[in-house]
Amino acid sequence: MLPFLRINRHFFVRSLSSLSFSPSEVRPFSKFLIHRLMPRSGTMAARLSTAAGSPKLLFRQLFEKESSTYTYLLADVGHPEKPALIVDPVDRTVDRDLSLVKELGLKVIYAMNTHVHADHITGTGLIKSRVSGVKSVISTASNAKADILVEHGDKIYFGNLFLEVRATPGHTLGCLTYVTGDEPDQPHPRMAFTGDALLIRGCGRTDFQGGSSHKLYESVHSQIFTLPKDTLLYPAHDYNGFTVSTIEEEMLYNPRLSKDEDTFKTIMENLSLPYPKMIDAAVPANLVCGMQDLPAN
Ligand SMILES: N[C@@H](CCC(=O)N[C@@H](CSS)C(=O)NCC(=O)O)C(=O)O
Repeated sequence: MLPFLRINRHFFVRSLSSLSFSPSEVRPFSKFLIHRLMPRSGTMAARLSTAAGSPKLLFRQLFEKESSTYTYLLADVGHPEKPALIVDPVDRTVDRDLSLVKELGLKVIYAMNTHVHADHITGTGLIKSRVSGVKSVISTASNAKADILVEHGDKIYFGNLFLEVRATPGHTLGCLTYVTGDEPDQPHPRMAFTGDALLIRGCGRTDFQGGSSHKLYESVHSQIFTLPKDTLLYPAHDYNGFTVSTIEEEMLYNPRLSKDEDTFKTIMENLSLPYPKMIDAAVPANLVCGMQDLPAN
């Protein structure tokens, strides 16, 4: 059975492995205090060490060509343990991704998904089976099983860097956008990992898995287009060879989301896309974060 942990709301997950403390000692916004990973029972479950020093982002965009999926590797290489996370890994490219992780001397702590994908099987389960201690992360709203279920407003720390969780439903009910932190020691410009909510000059379809063009329009306009205009946009897919965009570019040139909501809805109703070839295998597998054929670790 998977250990269900969740990242505690409103606290920074930044733990000191060498210190002990009680929950009442947790001081949010302290440079050296915690982040608590709490199981549903409410007792302390996991602590990750932190270190003084400046965070330094290592960032890699990795492509899986059969599903045109982007996987993102982020690490704090300013931290002695080089803690890393992987966003939207694909099962077919886990070997490649883990070779890179090994070469770079990174320690993967989280394998995260922006949502329950319908077109490929997540690599999360394989990563967990090959690297001890890795925790799977997905949204509570996805109704999927994972080690850590996150919600809007949570912060996910890796070393002294963090990702902010923004709920961006519409492509699926549980879609998230992960955004790099808004603090002076965090990367500038900010980076938004939008999953399938916002694609470069496009967006995720809204015709299955609880999709709603109304919700997607709201999500993008309230949670993504409100980010600083120079924020770099990294989607989960690109079918046209693009790799990155910015919020400003998409606000101006996105042929769907730069329009008013009624026009957007009409566009989405007329996409006429065939269902993804792998949908029947991918959705059930991704609802358990790729752990369907694997022992939980
Ligand atoms: N042909 C592909 C699936 C293509 C597809 O439907 N992509 C999705 C994201 S993955 S569920 C999508 O939202 N596309 C939006 C668009 O405008 O293309 C396959 O068979 O896997």
